[in-house]
Amino acid sequence: MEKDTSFLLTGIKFNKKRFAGDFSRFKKRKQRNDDGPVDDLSYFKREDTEAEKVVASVNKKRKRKTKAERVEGFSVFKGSDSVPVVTDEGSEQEENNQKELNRQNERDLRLRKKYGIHVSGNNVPSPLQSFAELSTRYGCESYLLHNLVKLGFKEPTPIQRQAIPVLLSGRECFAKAPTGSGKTLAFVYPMLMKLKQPSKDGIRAVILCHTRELAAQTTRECKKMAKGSKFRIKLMTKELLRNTDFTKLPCDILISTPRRLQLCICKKKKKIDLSRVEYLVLDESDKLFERSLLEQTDSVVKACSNPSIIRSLFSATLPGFVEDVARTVMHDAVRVIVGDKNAASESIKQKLIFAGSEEGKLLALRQSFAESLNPPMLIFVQSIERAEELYGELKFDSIRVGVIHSNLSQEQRESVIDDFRAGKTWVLIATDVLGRGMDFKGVKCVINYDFPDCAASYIHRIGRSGRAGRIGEAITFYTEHDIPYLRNIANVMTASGCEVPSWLIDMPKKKWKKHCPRRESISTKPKDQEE
Ligand SMILES: Nc1ncnc2c1ncn2[C@@H]1O[C@H](COP(=O)(O)OP(=O)(O)OP(=O)(O)O)[C@@H](O)[C@H]1O
Repeated sequence: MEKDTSFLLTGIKFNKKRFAGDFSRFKKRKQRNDDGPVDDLSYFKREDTEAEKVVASVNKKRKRKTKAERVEGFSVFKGSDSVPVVTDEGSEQEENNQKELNRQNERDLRLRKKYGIHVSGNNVPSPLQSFAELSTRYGCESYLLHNLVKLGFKEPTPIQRQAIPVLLSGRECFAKAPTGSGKTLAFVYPMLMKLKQPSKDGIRAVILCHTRELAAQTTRECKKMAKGSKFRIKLMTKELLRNTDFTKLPCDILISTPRRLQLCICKKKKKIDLSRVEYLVLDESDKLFERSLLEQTDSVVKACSNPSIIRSLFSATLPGFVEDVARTVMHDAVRVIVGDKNAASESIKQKLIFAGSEEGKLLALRQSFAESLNPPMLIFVQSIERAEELYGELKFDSIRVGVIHSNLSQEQRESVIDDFRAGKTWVLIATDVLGRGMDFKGVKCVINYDFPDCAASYIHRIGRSGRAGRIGEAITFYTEHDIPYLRNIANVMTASGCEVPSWLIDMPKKKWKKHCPRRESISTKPKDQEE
């Protein structure tokens, strides 16, 4: 790490040149639209109107006007949905355009309200009514629409409706949307659309993920979405890190953890050049900004020094400190929030179970398996040691159990994940290493064997079930140790639309800072037989 102060914490001066490119990009876009829509559009609901074309042209003017007026600095909270008045007295055309613009704004508001989308920022682009608009409004390549069809996606999710147009219009974005609501596509699609085609100019896009597992999953998803193109999409693996001359790496899109990318940046020879990166995504951004990853994330953000870069932050939780960091780093960003800020996904049924003691938890778990085992299932514990202990207890029960934590080798971790995805493992015991971002499609139930250490961790853990609108179930065991923090979970439950008993709501609030109490070891052996 270089000696100068943290980039993320001090902010950056931006080169105004970045705006000069906008007009020419608009021109190119228009030409692409003239090529006509792609064959796939009939698959999507098409709701474009002539009026929207007028609006697009007004927006174009409006955009030019406001860009010229804009001052340097982060202005996410300024002027929310306000529309600058375009006055040109005597011009009937302008007046009609203004009326159409107002109608469009009303349509945008209605659409946002319908999908629970809240935005702040200057001149926020209209949300998508359908995927068809990717072609009609933005001239999306037909292979990308074919890929949506192949993936079976018919309608954009709320976050996709709003974040995609924001990013396509060249704006930086920080977004919060529930777990399992398609944030990956919301940042990958505009990235593929903006990069247009492969180039030999070096790395043009970087996606940072907090774990190797998530980086591997995002690489796979990205490749699926880019199928049919020649983009070179690379995952930063241990081998790549060790054996690559990064000055010669053929790569358009690089996906990595901050740690590995920082090592490439700090290499003495053949180090990586990120100065041409046009597009940087910080997925699970609040995690990336936590103390343990901040320095590494910081060096990556700093190394991506292209003044025209578009950065975006995505997560299912957006604490105040992330907004503060975003304020220092991003320029004229749009903030997109889907749903309630402190809520979990509404498709998850959440339950709290008082287990009394550690022994009580194991009994309750076995009892619930005996009543109904509904695999695949994830069980979260608070430490590596406890993950191994619980695995030791359950491995002889006939429930095909696996365990994953950060003390396993990369190969072991990959094999555990593969077995779980393939259905060879029914119940996977995990530490928080799997708590965020992982998309195991069929997970029906998550058990918090150990109470989570903070509200964000609760929201992400239980969000491994109930993905893409499916129904999920989350059971959280608590003991005497955890009672002071129950109220915090109750708040999340209420915000997510779950029924919560009134005694829970009446409990006093307690500031929840990394609640990780010492717990008795997980064992059914009598105490005198323990080693
Ligand atoms: N438009 C869509 N229609 C249907 N399914 C979709 C759509 N977009 C994404 N999905 C699916 O939804 C699931 C969840 O997507 P994704 O992993 O991107 O969620 P996420 O919001 O990033 O969740 P998390 O916060 O847990 O990381 C994936 O299986 C993905 O394939």
